[in-house]
Amino acid sequence: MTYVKNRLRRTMMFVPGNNPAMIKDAGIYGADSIMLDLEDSVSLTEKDAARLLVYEAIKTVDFGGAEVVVRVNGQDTPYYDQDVKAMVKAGVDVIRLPKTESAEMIQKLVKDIEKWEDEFGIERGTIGVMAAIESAKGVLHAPEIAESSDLMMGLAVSGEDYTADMHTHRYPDGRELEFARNMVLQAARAAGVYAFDTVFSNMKDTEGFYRETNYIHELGYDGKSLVNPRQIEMVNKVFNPTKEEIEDAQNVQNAIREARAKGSGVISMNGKMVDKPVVEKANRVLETAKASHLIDEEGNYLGE
Ligand SMILES: CC(=O)SCCNC(=O)CCNC(=O)[C@H](O)C(C)(C)COP(=O)(O)OP(=O)(O)OC[C@H]1O[C@@H](n2cnc3c(N)ncnc32)[C@H](O)[C@@H]1OP(=O)(O)O
Ligand SMILES: O=C([O-])CC(=O)C(=O)O
Ligand SMILES: [Mg+2]
Repeated sequence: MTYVKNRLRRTMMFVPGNNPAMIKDAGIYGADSIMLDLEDSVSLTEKDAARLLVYEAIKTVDFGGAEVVVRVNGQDTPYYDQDVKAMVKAGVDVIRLPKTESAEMIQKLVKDIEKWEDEFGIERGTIGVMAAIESAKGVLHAPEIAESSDLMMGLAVSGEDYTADMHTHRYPDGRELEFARNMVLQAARAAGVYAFDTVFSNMKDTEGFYRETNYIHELGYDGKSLVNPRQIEMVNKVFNPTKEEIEDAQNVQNAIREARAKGSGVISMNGKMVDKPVVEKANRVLETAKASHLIDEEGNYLGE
């Protein structure tokens, strides 16, 4: 396995690192990224066993082509060093650092990864890193964190710990996360890295989950951290372009091609102006459609 900078990352599903049954089947649900967790879903008494289990799983389990991410324990814990060492040796794709509050924390992680890569004779640069932003300090430092390393894959907002730090709770309308969501997204976009929204933990509230997913998609997020395989389909539904959106994007590309042939950078399509930013957005829709296998290389629709 090797870290790939650009790929589809709509769904990043947490899997508790101490649960062999969930780990074994995690690849069958079609998540873009599987995030094996050594941190908060694992009790203190199971930290060492979980690390060993996740190490073996990375080496032996078929995750069905999903990217494999491991959330290690934080740098202020006695587990962090052993976690990073074991995950480098196992050949994980990406390490997610929880409770990231500064660029230096990511730079330390990268140095630690390099130290173990050298020790195990692994080529440098084959493991990506990502930062979970879970506190006021982390949010305020998000721009430097996003720029802290060439190996930075993305930033994730972590709403549960963040709302605890902010002396609030999570509420259905999400106002308490507004600043963090916008700040993290701006920081990620400015640095050219991915942005992931936080988990939604009320499995019974499917309407609330849809509303939140739709909202963060409209903001411009790339994907969402998930806690349950039942959430994958909904996120894909929201993030995948519809047949109409795909056709519209193809029409935009055709219209601008025609305009450019006539020496113009702007044209009207069904009463709407088509110019460079509209074309950029259309291109992105078609890239996503291709990556999600909704169209083939020639642009033919493959969906149902
Ligand atoms: C704030 C934070 O840090 S959040 C991140 C840490 N938390 C986690 O990692 C929690 C991950 N999620 C879970 O443990 C579970 O989904 C729970 C506890 C939330 C809900 O559990 P359940 O009610 O049993 O889930 P559900 O009934 O939907 O499970 C259906 C199937 O999916 C499996 N499954 C559920 N969640 C996961 C998961 N995250 N990864 C892999 N498989 C899963 C179950 O094992 C079950 O499989 P089976 O049908 O073969 O028995
Ligand atoms: O990253 C997430 O969304 C889960 C998490 O740790 C948090 O919310 O504190
Ligand atoms: Mg957390």
